[in-house]
Amino acid sequence: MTSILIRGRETSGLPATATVKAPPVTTAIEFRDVSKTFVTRRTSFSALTNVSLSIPRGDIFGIVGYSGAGKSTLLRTVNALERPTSGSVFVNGHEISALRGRALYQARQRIGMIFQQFNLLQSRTVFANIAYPLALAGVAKPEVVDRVEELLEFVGLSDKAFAYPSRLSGGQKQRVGIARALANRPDVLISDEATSALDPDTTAEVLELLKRTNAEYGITIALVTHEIDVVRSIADRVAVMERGEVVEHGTAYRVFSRPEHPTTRRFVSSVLQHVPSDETLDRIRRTHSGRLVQIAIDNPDASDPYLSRISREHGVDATVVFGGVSEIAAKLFGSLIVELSGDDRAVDAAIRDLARTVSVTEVPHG
Ligand SMILES: Nc1ncnc2c1ncn2[C@@H]1O[C@H](COP(=O)(O)OP(=O)(O)OP(=O)(O)O)[C@@H](O)[C@H]1O
Repeated sequence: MTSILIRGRETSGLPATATVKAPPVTTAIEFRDVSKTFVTRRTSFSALTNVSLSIPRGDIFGIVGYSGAGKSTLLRTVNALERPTSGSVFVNGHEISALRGRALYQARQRIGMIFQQFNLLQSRTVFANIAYPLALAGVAKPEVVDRVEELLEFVGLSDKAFAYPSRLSGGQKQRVGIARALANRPDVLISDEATSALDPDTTAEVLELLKRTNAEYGITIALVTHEIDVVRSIADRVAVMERGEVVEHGTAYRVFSRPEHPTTRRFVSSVLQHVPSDETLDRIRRTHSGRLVQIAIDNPDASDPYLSRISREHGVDATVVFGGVSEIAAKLFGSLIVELSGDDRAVDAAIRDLARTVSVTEVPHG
């Protein structure tokens, strides 16, 4: 691991010259023991408590949680719109939370941001909105024109270059927001509820554009959302926040298919109906007299036709009586409830056989 030397570090109380270990080059964003307390005249409120998290380069990383969990506060530390009360935030190896002045300005140019309310300049055309950050960075006019045209084509708005934001749909406004965020060729894009004001079809289009941004430009995307469906459809990895803390994180597939923390389980079960409710389970028990087993579909690559095989080899009838399959990060997962009917010992043998291929649990009749 390399070290970087930071001079004039003002925020942590360390001496003016300190040696801080930089994250590995494979890490785009690292939150290191980040806490944030908002102090008002009467009270102080702890919005983040000791958050440590690494976001790999090239990832699409989702930060989810209920309202007030601290998601936006955490995201806003990435471009130093918010500064940690303690701890550090590294972006591309630079400790952004310690930068000031010109160094901060330059670091921010490598970080694009998109917002729920788009934040476009209403009195300027689409072209001028996208050109704005380039002009601020002092890019020469002919180069600005080329870059804006390239971005308009990338986001599919070449025909709207001279329209004003008020004439655009929500999805088109967010496309302009994305083009503007990409203008200075950032390495990192942060997105704060960028699809929350959009309908489901438009949300899907914008998410598709974000996927393309990640795939074609290799940009790391960190996105905050309370819509678990958004994360489910595009995130490689996910962190779940509650009351200022990260309570669980991992690959999107693992977190959604095998959630460990109660908050994650609550979140997941509200969206993915692959596990029957207690009422449904009661109904299944009443209407099916055979033995019931629950089979987890958590190995999307499994190709063994296990139901027809155990049925044939053990002489039992296997009937699917409930099932739900979802897609996470382009992989399937879910669960089935299967009724096994036949001789009791044959059913026992069939269950033992099934357990060699899939994760299986018997559902007692009550
Ligand atoms: N500038 C501020 N001053 C005081 N409190 C703040 C400030 N910004 C955020 N908070 C508080 O910090 C907590 C976390 O807010 P944050 O916006 O990060 O949560 P969130 O998970 O993004 O939720 P939401 O989706 O509702 O925005 C909230 O209780 C909020 O009221």
